[in-house]
Amino acid sequence: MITTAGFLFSLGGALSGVAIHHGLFIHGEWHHQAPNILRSYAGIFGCVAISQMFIYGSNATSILTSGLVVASILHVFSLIASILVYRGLFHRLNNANFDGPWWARYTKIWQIWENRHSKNHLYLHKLYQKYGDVVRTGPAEVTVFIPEAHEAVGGRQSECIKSEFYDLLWPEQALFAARNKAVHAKRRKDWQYGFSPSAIQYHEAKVLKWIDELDRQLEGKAKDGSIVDATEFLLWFTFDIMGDFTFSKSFGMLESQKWHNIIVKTQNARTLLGPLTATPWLLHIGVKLLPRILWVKDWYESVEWCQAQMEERLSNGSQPGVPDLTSFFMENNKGDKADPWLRGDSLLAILAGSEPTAQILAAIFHELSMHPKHIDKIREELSEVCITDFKALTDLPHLNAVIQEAMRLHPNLLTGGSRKTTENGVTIGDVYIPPHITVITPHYTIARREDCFEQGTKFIPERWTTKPEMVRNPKGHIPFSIGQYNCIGQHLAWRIMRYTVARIVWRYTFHLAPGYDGHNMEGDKVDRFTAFPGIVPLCFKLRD
Ligand code: HEM
Repeated sequence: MITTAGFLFSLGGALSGVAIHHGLFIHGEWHHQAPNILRSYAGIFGCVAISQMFIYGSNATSILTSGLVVASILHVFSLIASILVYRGLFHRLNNANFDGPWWARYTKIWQIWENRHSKNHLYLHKLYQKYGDVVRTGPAEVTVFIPEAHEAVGGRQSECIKSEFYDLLWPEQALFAARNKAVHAKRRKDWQYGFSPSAIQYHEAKVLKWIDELDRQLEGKAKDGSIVDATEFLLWFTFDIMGDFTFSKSFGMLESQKWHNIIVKTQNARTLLGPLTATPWLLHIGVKLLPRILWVKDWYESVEWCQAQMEERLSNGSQPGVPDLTSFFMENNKGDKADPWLRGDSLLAILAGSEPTAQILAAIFHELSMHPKHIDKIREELSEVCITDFKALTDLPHLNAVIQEAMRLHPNLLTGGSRKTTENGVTIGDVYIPPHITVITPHYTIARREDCFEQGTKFIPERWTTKPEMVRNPKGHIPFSIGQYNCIGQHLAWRIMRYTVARIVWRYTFHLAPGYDGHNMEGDKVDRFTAFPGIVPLCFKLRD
């Protein structure tokens, strides 16, 4: 028999769930508050449980049927029910009638399961094959495979902002994580000093020094005939460059032929991004509530390490022989160690510059080993020039076409780079996407579309030189992204890639190691916001 008080408690609990959904959670963004919300609920429910145990002792039935406990349970149920009903029947995206898996309109939690092996690019590709150009992939998310979507959501004219995912460092600040366009533009100006043409000249000297080191190590391997995992070698190489470029302190991995402890930790930490990129709120819960466990611990240690390096670099203040990125930041903020941007930006400089460049270089050597005729063509071009003459390398059609084609077929952002519409929504071709919707534009699938690139799944560098008709819609290929948030390091990246490919192709012959058929690089590739390739085991031999 329910008492009046019991009835009122139950009603209050149920109504409060609906009220908090419609009065609060439905408005604005809550993903970075997810840990606080969870903590608050746990705190309140803990207090309710303790108070009832105090009143009813060990009588479990009385505790569970007490007014406050029932009200709390009903609150949670009605909150969840209200969310599901709203999403199922009234969400602004429902009117657009985009096709997609049935669960997508209710939750993105199931995508974590689909992405448990960090293959979001393959999963979204399957959805494209099943549903077509526009797929609803979340309650407030669509995935658009139309090439023009890149420009519509990311171009200079676009009103769209970066999606919630970019708050992953919150409350830390970093250029990459600045979602407010004005704030981003201001910080980007500070970075721009470090990438001016004169600054790039300084960085180039360092790049050439590290290419010498790469060459020296490869020569050793070539002489003793050992197998080189190009992916690993190139990651060591680019992380060493980026340490030197950022703090004038390399990680020493190429020389020691060993992973630096902190780089292993950054790699571990990014394992979380594979399954959780699609659910930023869960990412925040994981990072904030489990700060000292497993990969999350590695994440904090990586951030702290970078911060310590930056502080050390700012403390000794002296200008290194060749200016590094910190020198350029110091010129702007007068070496203020308390500058909140430095912490996030130091990590960003190292990660953003190293992995993408290594990933593309690994893809290039994978493709060259699978298609050796391109090695011959590049060598033919190189026979006419000096391999350290950047201007000359820039003019070599086939060398540049090979790099361009590797970036197309093996993009660094496979599915990452999502944007969010503002109050005006966005129109892509004849598709209108309503306000405040996350838009994913998977580079992996778009760059392979047949209507963008003939034989789009094949490695054909000639499409960038002698067979331009094989490029049907160049809008499908934006390796460095476009608009305000595009890659600030792209000129540096081109230098690193041209010099490295030229040097190795000129000095060595190489082929896939016996026992490997070349499937590892693509087959074991994971999508952790950026692509992380599988191994590329190669045998090198010095050329005569
Ligand atoms: C082949 C190598 C590279 C590729 C393919 C690449 C690609 C990209 C892409 C696609 C973005 C946009 C990311 C987004 O929208 O979420 C980006 C941003 C960025 N990249 Fe690169 N990148 C490369 C090399 C580099 C290098 C060498 C640096 C030097 C430090 C660098 C620094 C950055 C930074 C700082 C950003 C954030 C820019 C901003 O938010 O304003 N990248 N990169």
